[in-house]
Amino acid sequence: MAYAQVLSSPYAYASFNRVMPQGFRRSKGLSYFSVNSIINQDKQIHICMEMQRENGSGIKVPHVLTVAGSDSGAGAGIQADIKACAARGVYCSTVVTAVTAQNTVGVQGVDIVPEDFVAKQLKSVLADMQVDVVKTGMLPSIGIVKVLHQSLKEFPVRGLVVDPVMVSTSGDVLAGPSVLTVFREQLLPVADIVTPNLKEASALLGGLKLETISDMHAAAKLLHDMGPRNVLVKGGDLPDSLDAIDIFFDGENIFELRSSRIKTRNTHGTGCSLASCIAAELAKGSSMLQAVKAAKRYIEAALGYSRDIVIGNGPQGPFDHLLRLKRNIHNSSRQKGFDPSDLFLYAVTDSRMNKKWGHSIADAVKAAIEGGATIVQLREKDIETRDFLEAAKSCLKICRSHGVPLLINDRVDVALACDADGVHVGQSDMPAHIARTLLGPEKIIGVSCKTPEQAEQAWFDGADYIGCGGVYPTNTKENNVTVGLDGLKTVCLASKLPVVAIGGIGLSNAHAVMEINVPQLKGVAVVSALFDRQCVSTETRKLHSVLIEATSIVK
Ligand SMILES: Cc1ncc(COP(=O)(O)OP(=O)(O)O)c(N)n1
Ligand SMILES: Cc1nc(C(=O)O)sc1CCOP(=O)(O)O
Ligand SMILES: [Mg+2]
Repeated sequence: MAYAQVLSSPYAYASFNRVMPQGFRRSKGLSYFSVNSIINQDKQIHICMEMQRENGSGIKVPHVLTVAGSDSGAGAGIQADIKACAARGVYCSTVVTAVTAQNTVGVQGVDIVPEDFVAKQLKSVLADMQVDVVKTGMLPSIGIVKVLHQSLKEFPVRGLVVDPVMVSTSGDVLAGPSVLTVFREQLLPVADIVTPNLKEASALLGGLKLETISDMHAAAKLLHDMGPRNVLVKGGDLPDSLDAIDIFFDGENIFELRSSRIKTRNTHGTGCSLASCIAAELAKGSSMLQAVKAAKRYIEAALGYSRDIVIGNGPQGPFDHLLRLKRNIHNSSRQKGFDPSDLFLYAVTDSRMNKKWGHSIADAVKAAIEGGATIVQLREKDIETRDFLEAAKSCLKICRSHGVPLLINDRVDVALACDADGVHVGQSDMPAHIARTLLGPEKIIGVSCKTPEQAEQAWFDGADYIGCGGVYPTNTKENNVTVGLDGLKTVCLASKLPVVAIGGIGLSNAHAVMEINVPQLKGVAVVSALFDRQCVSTETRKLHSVLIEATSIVK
């Protein structure tokens, strides 16, 4: 069997990959394959094809192929692309165009992969692996751009995202001006989107000055004239801008897309990751505008999450694509502070109800704890800040003496001022990732969520738990949307965080709530069934018994 046939057959890829480290720079055709190994591969291929036929069609997963350079520091390039795709739930294969020796200080060396070997890698992947979208990064030679163009003609894909990488974050040149012409002539006309930063857009436009938002509008239109279906001009380097403003042009409409500018040194690889995320969203079936917006939100969340991590000594650190590095550190150090089983009987106060029954906040909290409340939230909507702070301090003393965490509803300032154990925020309150930054890693943060998407965002943002409701209609919160037991179960099953159910829950239905029996659901949060009562401790005790029975916990 000819070499080309071996490579274009399913499953040859795995065997081929094994010889990659040696063959990478020097491989010439068959030199690394013995005749025997080819015959064995041939047999293997046929066995695998038979197995595939017998097993039916299987599950097709969204697939991005990145054609880019390797970054030894793993902040940018191929490594960033793989991580960004993994974070977005998409498979990522790789064609390496160059190997760079690189860290947080800069680029110490570049070794360009010969174009015939880039062509081989392209064929290996494209001929076999059902790629949906190709994303390009560092294309360091004219030959490599031409080879890519030819491969895409031979093996068409659904989408092409072109990130015209020319200069690294540290200012090192990764693709010289000679590549620009072939870029303009061959790649841009077949691109679904091109994503230059200001310097790259300027270079593609022959050195045009880009200093203002209106310059960016003009650049997006001029670049669109070169053939790509969509253009995203990234304004991250725009001076004097509080937001990160990117200009998106689809040939008809122009959009100014804003996200907050995150102050951090850890921005190395944002361009590669943004383009990979766009490619990943396209591979999953998003429209272009949706994909671009999702990618911007993802980068904003990842930069916010990674703003204070320290990797390397240089000025440009990598960020944490998978939002896990800091979380693990926090989780291990915060375990003392937050135990998900604290959500079991979650008492949420209400100033109106306390007034109605003549209870002070502190008395009501004390009674709830005596009745078995395992965590308390002060939800005091109509109270002066100063009074709220005083009440919080008194309640904190009571809670601390019983080992019960005290959270503050909405008011991160009050939580900080009294050193409460944390906050609970809703979808229109302070974003959880900002609350996390303000409160630090040790405090508890809860977020109200009604959908799996909100639950995922809460996890991204570094929350500790989710409050999901309204499970039933409630008079305590105006115009509250009811999600029912089904909605609660859906959020619980999607959530990586522990969940407490809220809304209209009391003695009559707490059992049914706990009966949905999903591991994420840790308890119920209750306002009126505890506090709109004469004897708060008795009502809490009764609810505690119901919950114990429902979860069959033996005291
Ligand atoms: C445990 C718990 N879950 C949900 C909420 C509701 O928070 P939010 O949506 O911010 O509404 P308000 O409570 O602020 O009216 C909560 N407080 N606690
Ligand atoms: C504060 C609150 N949040 C809700 C949500 O759905 O997020 S429902 C709710 C009110 C819960 O009060 P009660 O126990 O009296 O029904
Ligand atoms: Mg709120």
